[in-house]
Amino acid sequence: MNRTQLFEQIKKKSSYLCVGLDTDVDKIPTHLRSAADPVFEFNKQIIDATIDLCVAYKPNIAFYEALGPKGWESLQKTLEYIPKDVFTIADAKRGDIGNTSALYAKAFFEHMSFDSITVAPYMGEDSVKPFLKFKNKWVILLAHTSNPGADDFQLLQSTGSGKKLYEEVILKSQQWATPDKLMYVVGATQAEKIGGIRVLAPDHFFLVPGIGAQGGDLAQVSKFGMNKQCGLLVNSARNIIYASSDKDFATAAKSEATKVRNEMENLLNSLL
Ligand SMILES: O=c1ccn([C@@H]2O[C@H](COP(=O)(O)O)[C@@H](O)[C@H]2O)c(=O)[nH]1
Repeated sequence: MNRTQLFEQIKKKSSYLCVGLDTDVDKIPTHLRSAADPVFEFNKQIIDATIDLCVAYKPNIAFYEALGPKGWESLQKTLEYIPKDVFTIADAKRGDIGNTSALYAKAFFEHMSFDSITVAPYMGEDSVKPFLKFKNKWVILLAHTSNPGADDFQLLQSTGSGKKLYEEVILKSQQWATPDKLMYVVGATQAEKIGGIRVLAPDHFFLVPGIGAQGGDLAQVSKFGMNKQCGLLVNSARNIIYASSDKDFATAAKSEATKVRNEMENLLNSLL
């Protein structure tokens, strides 16, 4: 999916919600556990319940990898079930020496047909570039993450430029790709930093995890992070997909996603 198509979806649905498919077998309602593929069955019902409310789905690959070959099968089936006009993110946080990254890219972009993959920038240009070679596929580079440990390395200041490591990541990586292929992960938990990041990357989309279960504030994130084309995909996983642990889980997920989407509609109207 290209940038224009993504923005069209945001306008059409008045939403920049990304639903995180972090499907934990231990949290799947008991009545689904006897299904042939409980993970896929759960995801299918979550997708059916939220498809009109979001513009992206982000399966976190760890939840599928942890189940071995069956998990990969559930992931593939889930990806095939998601309509093609909805953006898909493999939250895999990959990145390695060039020939290895090329194979990660092949796995997620060719074998599976994800629109994008999250990539760790730590190993530098040659580790990121293989992911950028695919037409209409996106790299979502970790910049300033939402977790407490983000400060350990990402805030380190370069003695030369005086910039923080996450700022260097954002500035340097803009030499590798245009905003048509490159997004940044920016956590919602330190919303006040997002304004500064927007100055460094005015045209790029940000994938923003950390609202809901991690306590980030959607209004703050949007105020500081939105650009003229919205420029935001805000992710919520646990708060939506585990809104209920019972038979009504899909209805409860829809109701949570509706709340977020309605707030997004208001924010789009007031900020764009
Ligand atoms: O900085 C980051 C990068 C990735 N994540 C991922 O997003 C979701 C958040 O899930 P919630 O349940 O909405 O908290 C999860 O897959 C993380 O691995 C992140 O949280 N922060």
